[in-house]
Amino acid sequence: MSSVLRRSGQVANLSRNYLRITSRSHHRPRRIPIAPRCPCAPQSQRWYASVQPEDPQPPKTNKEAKNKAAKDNSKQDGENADERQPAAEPETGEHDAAKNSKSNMASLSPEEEEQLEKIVSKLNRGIPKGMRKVIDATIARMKREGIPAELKEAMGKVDAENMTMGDVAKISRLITKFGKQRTAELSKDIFYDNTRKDSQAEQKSGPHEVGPGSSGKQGMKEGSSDKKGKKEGSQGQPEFNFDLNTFLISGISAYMLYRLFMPTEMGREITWQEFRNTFLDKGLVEKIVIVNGTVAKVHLHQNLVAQVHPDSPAANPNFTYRITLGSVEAFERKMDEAQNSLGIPQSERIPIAYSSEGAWQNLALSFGPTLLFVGALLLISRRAASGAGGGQGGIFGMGRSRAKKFNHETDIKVKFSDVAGMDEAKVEIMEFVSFLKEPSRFQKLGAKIPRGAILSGPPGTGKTLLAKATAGESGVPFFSVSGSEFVEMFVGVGPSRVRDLFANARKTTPCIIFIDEIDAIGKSRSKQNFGGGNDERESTLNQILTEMDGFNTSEQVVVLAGTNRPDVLDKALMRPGRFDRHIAIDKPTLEGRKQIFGVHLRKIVTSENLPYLEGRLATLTPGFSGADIANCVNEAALVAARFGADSVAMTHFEQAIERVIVGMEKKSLVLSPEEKKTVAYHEAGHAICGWYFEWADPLLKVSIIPRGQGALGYAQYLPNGDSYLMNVNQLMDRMAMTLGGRVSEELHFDTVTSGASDDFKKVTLMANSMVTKWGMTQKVGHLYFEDDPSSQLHKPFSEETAKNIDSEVRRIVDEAYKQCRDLLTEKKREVGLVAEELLSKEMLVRDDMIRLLGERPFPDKGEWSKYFGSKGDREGSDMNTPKPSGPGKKDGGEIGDAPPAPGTVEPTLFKGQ
Ligand SMILES: Nc1ncnc2c1ncn2[C@@H]1O[C@H](COP(=O)(O)OP(=O)(O)OP(=O)(O)O)[C@@H](O)[C@H]1O
Repeated sequence: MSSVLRRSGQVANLSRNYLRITSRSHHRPRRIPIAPRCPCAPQSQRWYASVQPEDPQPPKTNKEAKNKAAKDNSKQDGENADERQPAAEPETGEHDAAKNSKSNMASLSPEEEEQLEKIVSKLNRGIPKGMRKVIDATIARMKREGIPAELKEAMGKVDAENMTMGDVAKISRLITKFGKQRTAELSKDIFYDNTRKDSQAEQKSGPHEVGPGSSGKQGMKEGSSDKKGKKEGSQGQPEFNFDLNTFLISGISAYMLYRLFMPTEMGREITWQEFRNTFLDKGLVEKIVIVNGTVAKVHLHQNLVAQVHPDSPAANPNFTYRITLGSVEAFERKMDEAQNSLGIPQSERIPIAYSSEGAWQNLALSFGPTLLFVGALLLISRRAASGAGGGQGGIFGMGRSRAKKFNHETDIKVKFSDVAGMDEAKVEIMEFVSFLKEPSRFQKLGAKIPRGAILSGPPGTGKTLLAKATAGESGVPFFSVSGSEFVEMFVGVGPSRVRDLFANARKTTPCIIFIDEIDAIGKSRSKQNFGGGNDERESTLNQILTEMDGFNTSEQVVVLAGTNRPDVLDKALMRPGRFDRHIAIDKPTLEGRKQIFGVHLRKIVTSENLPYLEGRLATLTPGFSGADIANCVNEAALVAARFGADSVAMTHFEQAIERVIVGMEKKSLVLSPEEKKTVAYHEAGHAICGWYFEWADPLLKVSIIPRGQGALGYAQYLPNGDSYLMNVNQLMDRMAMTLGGRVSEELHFDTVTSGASDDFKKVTLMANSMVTKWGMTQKVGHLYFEDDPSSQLHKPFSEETAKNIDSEVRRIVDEAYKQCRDLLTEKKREVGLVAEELLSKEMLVRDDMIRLLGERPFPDKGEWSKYFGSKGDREGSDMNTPKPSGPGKKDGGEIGDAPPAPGTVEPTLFKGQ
């Protein structure tokens, strides 16, 4: 009923707007007069709303609306006056119509359909498209099912071209009525419509399409609510996912908030006198509740209090006054006395009740934290105890071994052929393989098989790889664990993990256990911390020793361990019967590097001649470990990919090596022309020395492109193969060459720069070693003095020896300086030539030097001439020596990193430096 009233009000409203717009149309010629909106639209939005339909408006409002509509209608011309009635009419008819709708339906002829469409197109003008859809869906349904007879009759009477306001209102009402009866079907029609997307987009612009004034606002509201309805409709029934956690958290938070802002009980502490004077004497007390024998809660007659003290908080039903009691008896006595004195008869005395409220809460509050603390302690100690004792890992698996097990059939693909350049180590470890494969061969001769081996050597030399290959070759499972994984903060966990590891290993014999970085637990016990040492680590080590002792010879468990620091290991680990083999794996030799390059080059695409490539790259990379080589090859492939190459070429490898040695190019670092000139002359000084000193290493490349690791320029030399020994001549030439940068600066500029400090450091170290370690001076003699920082306070030599060392070091450096200065003074022109060429090209290679200076006056030796000789014996390779780059160009495309100090980088280190 009320909705009908409201709708009639809306119809009136719309009619008024319609009239106002059309009547003003001559004032606003550009605005197109719009037709009033169909009142079924606001109705339709409620059909799909997710919220409950609003309560019917109070009849007062509807009446007002009705009156207003009547008032508005009265303003209209006489033509509309006749039509006013139907707009307010369907107050009762709607329900009946719903009931009888089926029987009252009439089918449409094609002409009637056309007529209906015309009328609807009129109705649709000026309303959002979202709403039009509702109307269109209603009309579509009408065409299918027929229309109410009443509507058909009304349609027959109107002229679609010249509809009056009354016609519009009447037809709108009838369409609405029909639509309401078909709510569910309509929602389907509309919201499963494929054109939903379009409709949504247009609904956004809906408010702009509707007319001005109230209908515009209405349109906006309807648009949004229609959208909401649509969203829900497209999802069907809203999903309700029950998540216990969320439920609990929200519940607790809501309860806490509720308790925070809405305390269940408010109250105030009062004294006996206050109680008596304010409440008892005035007869306001209803009853008293004594809680836990300590507090008396005073309950008042709320209605009386509200009358006597309307502003008092006691008028609030949840408010209580409290009196703290000394003793319950005393309180009762006082109450009796007070009521006696007030003359209250026994039958009307104030009742006193007793309760023990909040006992649980109080208990939980007072003992809760303690219980929690004790619980946590118990938990931790249980974890530790189970870790230490059970060997089963305990409830949290603390004591369980963290070793990774690699299955020999599927996981271990590494074979000895993948491990290159360590033939001796392979021979030693091969014995373990034979033992694991055919134990009987050894056992029948009474031989005891070594329990384990320690593989020691610098990082990246292939210790883990060798251990894996051993497992791969012998076809047994492989347990890999790092020493640090035994170390935990809980006492007893380390030994427990060791036990667990060995227990697992015994279950899958034959197998190999590999403990990487064994120094984490196997450090010499005497070298451990002062003051008691580290018991946990010690007991872990002891457990390993015990487990290894416990093996019997038939248990085919081999323990391999890797370390970079064999010197710190406990002697007990190394004794026979435990790790009886000690296999040292050093950085690969030239031949080893070739083989390692061979292994890794197999995996990448290159069209280079492989033997030549391996040899050349191995020559270029003295001091590289296996891991460095693997990295270099991978880096070269990345460089090639960056340049979009089809295969990895020599230049890509050279860039990768350069990058590994001297870091990335620093493109962001731009030197001033003066600085660049200084760097060029500095590097030219080094290059000329390298060219003309017989024992210096041949120059490979000189560059003034700033690179990472603090180099503004660098000169790259290659030693003649792997040099393990150096004589005095070589040392002096090398020192003189190292000083070449500074000397060149002195000869070509008025002042010198800070760029040579790294050169001085190298020279000083070399000279110092010559004096104190290598016995190369007569004055100090054949003595060796350790540069142990701990002996700084107590020098192992006398004052006089110290003076002699100083003077000898100085003499050697001065000699090298003189040697260098003499050469560069003589070759001043050549230095200038090289420096200017460097300034224009930024990088020079050996061929450039030959072009500028002629052939080096000393013959090249060994591998060097094979791979880098100027004639270039390429053994079938079409590669030339590295091509000089054009000015400002660089082969690599790397970006720089740290700000450098000027100086040279000599990447090739010689032994002993
Ligand atoms: N001799 C080698 N032959 C082939 N590849 C090698 C060789 N040595 C090292 N590599 C490469 O270097 C990688 C790292 O080697 P690995 O992990 O075995 O070194 P590591 O000596 O155990 O190092 P760390 O001491 O740091 O543990 C290997 O995966 C492999 O690609």
